[in-house]
Amino acid sequence: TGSSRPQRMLKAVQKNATKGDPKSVISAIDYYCRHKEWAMNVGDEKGLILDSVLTEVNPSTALELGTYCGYSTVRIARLLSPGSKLITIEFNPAFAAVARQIIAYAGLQDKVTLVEGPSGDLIPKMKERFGIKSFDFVFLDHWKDRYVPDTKLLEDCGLLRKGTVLLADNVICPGAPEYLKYVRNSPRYESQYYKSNLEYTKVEDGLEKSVFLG
Ligand SMILES: Nc1ncnc2c1ncn2CCOCCNC(=O)c1cc(-c2ccc(F)cc2)cc(O)c1O
Ligand SMILES: [Mg+2]
Repeated sequence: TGSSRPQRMLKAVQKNATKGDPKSVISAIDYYCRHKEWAMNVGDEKGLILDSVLTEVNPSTALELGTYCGYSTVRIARLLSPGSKLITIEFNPAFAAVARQIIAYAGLQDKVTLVEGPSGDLIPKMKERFGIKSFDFVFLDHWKDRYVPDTKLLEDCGLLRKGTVLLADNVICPGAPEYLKYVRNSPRYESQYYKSNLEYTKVEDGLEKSVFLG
């Protein structure tokens, strides 16, 4: 059988990026997805918003739901201070296999723990397995109908603290309407919408930043 889109993306990174240089890995993926074949990375435009929120939060512990090929994992991990950790959860083993190689190519494997499995099963195990007290930052980019149940699960497992920042991708396209209702109507969150575009297109999309108030 032929290669998959993630495998072709990995080939493009190995061909066009410099080992150990996260910026070149990000550029190689963006070039490939803009000019060769589209893929569901957060992308360069929404990526700049992700970068600015991350720089503002400067998290010691960060969680990503939905690794895919590791593009946003690399974007996040490259900005983490020494000693900070990023845990990323991916459901699809084929995606996870490519992501591990892209994260390693960027030289960021020591900052990232990639865990395979459904977020709903793994979130309750975060404390015992990884010694996490709470997360400073959460990037939601997995199944859009999992955003609400997993946010509630993070609350119930005591994994959010006063000031934890949640940043959700795709709140317009494909859309996460229940999530927007949840965080915008809850007294426990202070939310802000960052208007942007769906990766590599002119279609509207955006990121929702929500601060947990405790
Ligand atoms: N740990 C976990 N637990 C449960 N489930 C999990 C999981 N880890 C992964 N999954 C499975 C879902 O992973 C991929 C989720 N992402 C998207 O679906 C996505 C889709 C588009 C898109 C597609 C087509 C269009 F036309 C327009 C837009 C754009 C995006 O930016 C997207 O992020
Ligand atoms: Mg996305």
